[in-house]
Amino acid sequence: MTTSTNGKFNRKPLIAGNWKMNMDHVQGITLLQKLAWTLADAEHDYGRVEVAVFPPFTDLRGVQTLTMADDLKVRYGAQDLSAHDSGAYTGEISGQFLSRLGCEYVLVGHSERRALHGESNDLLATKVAAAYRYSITPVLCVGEGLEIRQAGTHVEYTLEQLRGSLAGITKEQAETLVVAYEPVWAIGTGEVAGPEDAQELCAAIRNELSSLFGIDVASKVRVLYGGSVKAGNAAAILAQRDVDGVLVGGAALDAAEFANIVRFEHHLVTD
Ligand SMILES: O=C[C@H](O)COP(=O)(O)O
Repeated sequence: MTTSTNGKFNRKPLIAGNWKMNMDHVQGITLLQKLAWTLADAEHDYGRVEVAVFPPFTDLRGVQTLTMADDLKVRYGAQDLSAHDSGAYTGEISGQFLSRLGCEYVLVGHSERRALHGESNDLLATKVAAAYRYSITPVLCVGEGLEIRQAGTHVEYTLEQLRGSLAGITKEQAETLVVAYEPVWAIGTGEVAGPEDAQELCAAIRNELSSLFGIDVASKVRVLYGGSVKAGNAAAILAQRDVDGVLVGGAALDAAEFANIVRFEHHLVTD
């Protein structure tokens, strides 16, 4: 039997904001403070809906200091990590450093890393393993480009990314995983996948995890949708049975807009 956390979901929704290469360390603190104040004013219940932000590396120390000083309930993570623990890897950031900075999550395999930095599924599997070595929860990103979508092979393509990027992880690790389905054609374009498209892929990912690792499909594994999510479309996407949260880019840079996404339950049409 699963525990219902909010009446509509068996898994606690996660609303995650990826700031990408925006917000220097001063701007980042201001944005986080605004977000925390907005959610406090709205009496947001973090026990029902989890909130996490993914600032640039250079913001993380400030985010940690603010979070500890003000006892914020917003979680945070990094946008990438090295597959290595330490050594001659100029420019890379170890999971150990992220753990010391209080990161609970790390994005792995965002499409911008895959496309702009040539990150392969094989490399990403080593990054997932690195995250687990330091008890950081990976948020593994998968999703197809426009050509694959138009060819109609998006489900198989996305599941192949999933299998390749998770090679070698254990069932216990898989049970704590977060996966973000982000169709590349919907990222930063204003083109949002329809709620049914999001549901189709999130369900396929959950079923694949179930057969790969023998995990109960209704387990704690959370599958998010990402791609042009805004306050105006979030509720319909999050109402889908297998969508456990959203990974937000552009709209996460505006505290009021992001807070409205976090408060999506207030826009849900009740059954
Ligand atoms: O990580 C976030 C995704 O890339 C979505 O970005 P977007 O909301 O700006 O489309």
